[in-house]
Amino acid sequence: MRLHRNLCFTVIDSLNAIFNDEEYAGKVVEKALKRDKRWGARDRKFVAETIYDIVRWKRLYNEIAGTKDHFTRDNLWKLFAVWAVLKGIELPDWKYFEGTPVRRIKGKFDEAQSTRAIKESIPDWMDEVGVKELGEAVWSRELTALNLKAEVILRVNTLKIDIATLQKFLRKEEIETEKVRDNPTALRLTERKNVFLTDAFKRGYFEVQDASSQLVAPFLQVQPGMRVVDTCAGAGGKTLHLASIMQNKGQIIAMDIYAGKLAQLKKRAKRAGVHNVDMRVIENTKVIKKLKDSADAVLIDAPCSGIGVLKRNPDSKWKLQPEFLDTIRATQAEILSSYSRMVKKGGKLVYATCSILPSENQDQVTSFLKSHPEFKFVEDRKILPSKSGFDGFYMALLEREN
Ligand SMILES: C[S@@+](CC[C@H](N)C(=O)[O-])C[C@H]1O[C@@H](n2cnc3c(N)ncnc32)[C@H](O)[C@@H]1O
Repeated sequence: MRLHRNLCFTVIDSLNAIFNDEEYAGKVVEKALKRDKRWGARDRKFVAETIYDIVRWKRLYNEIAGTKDHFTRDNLWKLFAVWAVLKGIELPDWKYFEGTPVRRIKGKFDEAQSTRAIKESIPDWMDEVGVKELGEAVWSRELTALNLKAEVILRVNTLKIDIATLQKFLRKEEIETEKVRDNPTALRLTERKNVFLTDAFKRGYFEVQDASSQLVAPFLQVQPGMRVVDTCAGAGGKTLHLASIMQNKGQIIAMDIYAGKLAQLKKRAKRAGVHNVDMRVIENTKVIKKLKDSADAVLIDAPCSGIGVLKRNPDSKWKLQPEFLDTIRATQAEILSSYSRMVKKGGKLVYATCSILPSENQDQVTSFLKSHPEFKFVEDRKILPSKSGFDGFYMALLEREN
């Protein structure tokens, strides 16, 4: 592979924005890809993948390059050089690469393999939490899986099209997909492409949603005609899925504490042809009290550490702080206790997170059940990235008995 100057400069500028200006990698990549209209698919792929690779392997490359967490532009070029050498890419004779110690880089990479937190490129505190909660063997396996590149998965919008017809439609737009085992709504892209530019997307035929995330809405066992509350709806990935399972019949009340996220949901719902969703911003507890004992089904897709989706958001390894874990666990417990009041007798409740830590998952459910005897545990699913090949998720189904 030959390195092109303008592409490499874009990578360095983007890393500067992520590491020094605390910008979100996803947003930075989106901006970077708009930088030059003449770039072809290969150039865009290089820019996006290289940025994500260096973000993912920041700690490992930082140790190898000896840059000591100082991300000056010179040091960013050093990280880039480590990336290129480890990929077996020949460095051009640009001033930034002068004196790059190619053999030492390879030697240091071998040395790094003996310390898990460096080898898998995560902060020490996160490694300690993972070992404490999951044990060495499981945590090591999951970390390796979480460092793989995330695939692009689509969810067919069955309100508008069936999966086989969507595949044919996308093929005409030069997007090849394949079905995902045990997941009737999911399609995997065989090659990464910008699916948001397709006609199929504009027509609302699909949403981009990981295969594990697609298991949550069906887990709530909703039926057309029900009253369903999606309490932490965000931009509505799962709300839209619930609507399509309910065939647009009944009522979904989508809530979140951020009006901006619900505004995105509104746009997405329009494109998806979803018209049974009411949106409510949670400004105080009144919204919840009004719906007491009234819902056939409640989904709590709780805010969490996101440790199950590091593959998709590698920069959150560096943004997450140990104190946040304590705060978020308290929020989860509070949300469970407060929002469960909306479930009516005989109604269902799903508590879900995109974390693989028991303290955010089964431990929360166990402690909730202790103080809420009116609910019974039905079943739960712990989806581990190493086993599923997709994001890490947890979901528990509870039922209100009296
Ligand atoms: C995991 S995300 C939801 C993702 C969304 N359900 C989807 O499928 O696209 C968690 C959401 O909870 C929201 N949130 C955080 N604290 C909350 C609270 N106390 N009550 C309700 N929502 C909250 C966040 O704004 C965020 O949108």
